[in-house]
Amino acid sequence: MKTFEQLYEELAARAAERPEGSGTVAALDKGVHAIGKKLVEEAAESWMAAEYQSDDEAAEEISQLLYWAQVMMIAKGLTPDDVYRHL
Ligand SMILES: N=c1c2ncn([C@@H]3O[C@H](COP(=O)(O)OP(=O)(O)OP(=O)(O)O)[C@@H](O)[C@H]3O)c2ncn1[C@@H]1O[C@H](COP(=O)(O)O)[C@@H](O)[C@H]1O
Repeated sequence: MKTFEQLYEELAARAAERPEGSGTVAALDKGVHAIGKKLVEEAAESWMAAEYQSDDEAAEEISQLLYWAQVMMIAKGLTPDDVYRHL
């Protein structure tokens, strides 16, 4: 289990170190357009799970949505503080 900040640190390290086999590195290499499609896909899956699946399945889809939001943040060079300023 990890927090939003811990996941962000992990993904930022992946982007910097580019380890072999990292899905995050592959996603970053595809760029903002492809990352945006995954973000929208996970948003839709979160909505569908919330309406029609279990609470645990909805939580899992939402975790994937947060992951893709963080991949987009890293692709754009945005930190959690850049986002928190708007909350
Ligand atoms: N938390 C996540 C995470 N959530 C979602 N995803 C990705 O988002 C996809 C969403 O799954 P779906 O079931 O919706 O889609 P799918 O059809 O199975 O996947 P695709 O074929 O569309 O890629 C997953 O296949 C992963 O590619 C994640 N990928 C990685 N992480 C964590 O990110 C960290 C870094 O991962 P790597 O960069 O791969 O080392 C690790 O701690 C991972 O646990």
